[in-house]
Amino acid sequence: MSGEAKRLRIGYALEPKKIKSFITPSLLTHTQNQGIDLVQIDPNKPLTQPLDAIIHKLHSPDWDQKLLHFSSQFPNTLVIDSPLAIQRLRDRVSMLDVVAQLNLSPTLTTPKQVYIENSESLLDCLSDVSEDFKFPVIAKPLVADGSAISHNMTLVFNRNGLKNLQPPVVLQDFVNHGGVIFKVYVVGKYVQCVKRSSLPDISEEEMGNLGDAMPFSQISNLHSSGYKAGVGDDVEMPPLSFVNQVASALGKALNLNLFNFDMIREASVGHCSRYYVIDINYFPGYAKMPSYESVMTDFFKDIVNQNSVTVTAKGQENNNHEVPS
Ligand SMILES: O=P(O)(O)O[C@@H]1[C@@H](OP(=O)(O)O)[C@H](OP(=O)(O)O)[C@H](O)[C@H](OP(=O)(O)O)[C@H]1OP(=O)(O)O
Ligand SMILES: Nc1ncnc2c1ncn2[C@@H]1O[C@H](COP(=O)(O)OP(=O)(O)O)[C@@H](O)[C@H]1O
Ligand SMILES: [Mg+2]
Ligand SMILES: [Mg+2]
Repeated sequence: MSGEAKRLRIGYALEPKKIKSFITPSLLTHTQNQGIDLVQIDPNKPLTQPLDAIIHKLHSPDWDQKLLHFSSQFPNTLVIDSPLAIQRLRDRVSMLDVVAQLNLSPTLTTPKQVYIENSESLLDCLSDVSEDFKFPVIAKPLVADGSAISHNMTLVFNRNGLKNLQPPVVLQDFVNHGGVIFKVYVVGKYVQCVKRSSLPDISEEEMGNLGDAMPFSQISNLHSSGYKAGVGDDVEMPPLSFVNQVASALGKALNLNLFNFDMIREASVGHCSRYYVIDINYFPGYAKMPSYESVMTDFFKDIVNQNSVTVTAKGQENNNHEVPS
């Protein structure tokens, strides 16, 4: 045998739109130069090829089943990440439940939210709105399954505005946060926080002039850079140590390597900052993250190398080879 290192084969199973945005020529150049071949997986064909690892984001139960079956047949292939762990992020209730387990309250919490399962619970909620709700609230579809409608939000300013909602939805307290969100990208142990434009603050006086409800969608993606020039330039980033602490704790609690989370900082709560996690996304748009090519390439090398010494954990459901420390 020559001393040449074996090339790594990483399979990817992604939607066509995601392949276009993520598997870019620059990512391919980086990976190839580092001895990694990215191999496209056709989710409609049986998985038979030997691979070192698989990365994936496909929203179908069929795919999850196929992957679980494949794992049992090929226990030496790492599956990044476990379908069961990803499942938790497809529901906007279970997605945020995990934040309470981190025990970082009161510095880190989630906005109060109520789940409206069907039109009956919507009616109940309309008749009992006095104490539980402080408007404005944001109505979010329960499911976060990658469909366009899963991003259709409604800002609700009064009781009338609840009437046209289409359950199942969650009603979440709107938190004034200075019009800027912090998006924290996690790739295994790597963490990067960026600022994005968000909804502006809403004052009590303004609320009266805004009508009953206002629909919106993917506000932080409205500008090509994801960040409206000028807005929030003077906004201080959260402390790096805090961002790393939250990212690491979330990665462990969720048992996931590839995700991002949206965090906002409440405007005016005295001297102490209070942060809210409002959204967690599996395998987000990493190509928007500066230097994503080298971050991903390093991640692929790390998982496989680390894996080569933790043979017993290979291919097991719920394993996590790159738990942020
Ligand atoms: O398409 P992109 O690059 O905007 O990425 C989307 C993410 O944007 P972000 O990286 O957070 O700015 C986006 O994040 P948000 O939910 O908008 O915060 C989602 O992760 C979206 O996936 P899905 O539609 O929920 O399955 C992501 O969409 P997919 O690329 O997975 O289709
Ligand atoms: N509780 C909240 N308070 C204030 N703004 C919010 C809140 N929840 C969401 N937003 C705003 O709405 C946007 C979309 O909500 P999010 O839960 O992130 O849905 P999506 O999955 O479509 O990104 C956020 O990026 C943020 O600008
Ligand atoms: Mg979001
Ligand atoms: Mg989301």
